[in-house]
Amino acid sequence: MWQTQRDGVLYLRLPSLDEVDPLFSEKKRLLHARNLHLIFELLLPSPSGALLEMLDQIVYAARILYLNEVEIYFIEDDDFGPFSPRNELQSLNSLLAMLVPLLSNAKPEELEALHELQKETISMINKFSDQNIDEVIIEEFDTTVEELLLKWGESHGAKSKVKIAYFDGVGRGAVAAEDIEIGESVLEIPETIIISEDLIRESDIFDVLNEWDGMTTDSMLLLWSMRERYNPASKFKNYFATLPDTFNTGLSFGVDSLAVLQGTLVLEELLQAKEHLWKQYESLCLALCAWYPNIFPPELYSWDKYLWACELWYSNSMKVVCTDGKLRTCLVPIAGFLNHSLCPHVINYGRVDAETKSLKLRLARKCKRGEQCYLSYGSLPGSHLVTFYGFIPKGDNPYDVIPLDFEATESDDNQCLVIETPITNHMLRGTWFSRSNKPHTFGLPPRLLTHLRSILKNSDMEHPEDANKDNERAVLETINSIFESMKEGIGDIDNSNNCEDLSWDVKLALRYKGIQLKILSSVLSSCATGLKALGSNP
Ligand SMILES: C[S@@+](CC[C@H](N)C(=O)[O-])C[C@H]1O[C@@H](n2cnc3c(N)ncnc32)[C@H](O)[C@@H]1O
Repeated sequence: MWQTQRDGVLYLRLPSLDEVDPLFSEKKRLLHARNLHLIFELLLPSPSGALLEMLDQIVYAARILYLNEVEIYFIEDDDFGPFSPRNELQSLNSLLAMLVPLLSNAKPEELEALHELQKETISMINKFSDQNIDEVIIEEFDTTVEELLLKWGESHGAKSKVKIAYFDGVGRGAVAAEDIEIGESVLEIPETIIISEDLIRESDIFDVLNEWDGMTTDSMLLLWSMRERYNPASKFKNYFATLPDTFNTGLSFGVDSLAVLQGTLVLEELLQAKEHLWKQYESLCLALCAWYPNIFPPELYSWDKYLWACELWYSNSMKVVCTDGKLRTCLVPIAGFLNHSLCPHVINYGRVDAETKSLKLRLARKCKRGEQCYLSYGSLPGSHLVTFYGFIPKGDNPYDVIPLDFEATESDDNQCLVIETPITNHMLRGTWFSRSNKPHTFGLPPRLLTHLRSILKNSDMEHPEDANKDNERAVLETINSIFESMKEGIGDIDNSNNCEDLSWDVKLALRYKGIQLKILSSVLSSCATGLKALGSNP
């Protein structure tokens, strides 16, 4: 909050670090190590240079405040950001959000500085957006059912600034029908047309489901939507009419695509998810159809239809805090047309506005007329997006990490110079993300290096210089050997087939595999550079 405590001085206070945030102590340490504070002062009037210097410090601190688990793991001592599009947009928008109420209560001598800060922050967001304008190809596509849904939404009070179009390789998406500025809502969806567990309570299947041993809300939602999809009298028939017959997520991968994924992380995730769903299908659908065939007609509860419902909820649902304060998994008609991007327009959308009782999707960066408007589905790795959504986003995904779990050792306790909580879950990602100029990191995460240095320590007291070098070499050789065997396990990409002839799932599997190989190769080449600098070959 801004406040003028002394005449002629403007104070800014960023939100305090949240003690319940699991990253609280790491963020506190990072702020301290970078000599960053959450309270800022500016003498009024001040030259523009001083104001911009202060703004830089505020942005550096905000970036730390809004880091997530993956971003914080990869942070390098000499890097002040931006750390990711998500982090940047959230940090800059949080500054804007703080300025808005202060501008309306500002004293005359504060106005100029506040306006300049607002203008500069918007300009930083715009510059950032301009680097992320998506070139799109819109194909000819009949949008009759989508338009019917928009009209139905409007008749229930929904407000929309988008049209639905078809994009090459992405499917349908929402295109801005007018220029939409930062902070404006692109969509406002009334709570009354959001699909959530409340609807099931009103439905005729509720009593049976409620009595069923081990029934969960998620399962109720699946079973309800399988029936509602074919209910001609459904309030949501316009919504169901817009849904595809098949979703094409990783859960529908055939044997050829699974073969392509041999040795990759996603294969395990996919097989586990599929097995879990099959068990659920047996214990839910088959059993309910046998006990209550009139309420759960077997033809509506086949395995294919169950998988369709799972894919619908995995790929289209949103977590929303409703006006009663409860967090629910929901299907949000119309908002379900928004695709995901690593640099989205809408980042925070999870709370129904108490006053208007509608879910407002506000822009964190502007969207020009004719541009596709994107949402963030979350900071998700490619394996999750392939399995549950069936796509890989354009661009380098900073959350595409390869986890490396080490057993905790006693020496982990000695790591508190670097981090306060010992970490045993390490990870690696493409080393091209690194901007560190520090020697001896070679784009590899400092936390992983510190951990390995500590467990591979060799204390040669007579020749400490050699011990350090040996330690460094052992670290790089260890990473190198782990990644060599991962790369061998995945194998090469067979380029003998014409890509155009391949099925959607094989194409997607090949893209995923290509990205994994690129990440593994970047790590191996960092190790090779490091070992060469130490005078040895991998
Ligand atoms: C909530 S829906 C978005 C609308 C969807 N495109 C449609 O036609 O109904 C989520 C699905 O859209 C697709 N999708 C979303 N973002 C995408 C992206 N960046 N690239 C490719 N496909 C994407 C995936 O098929 C995903 O499962």
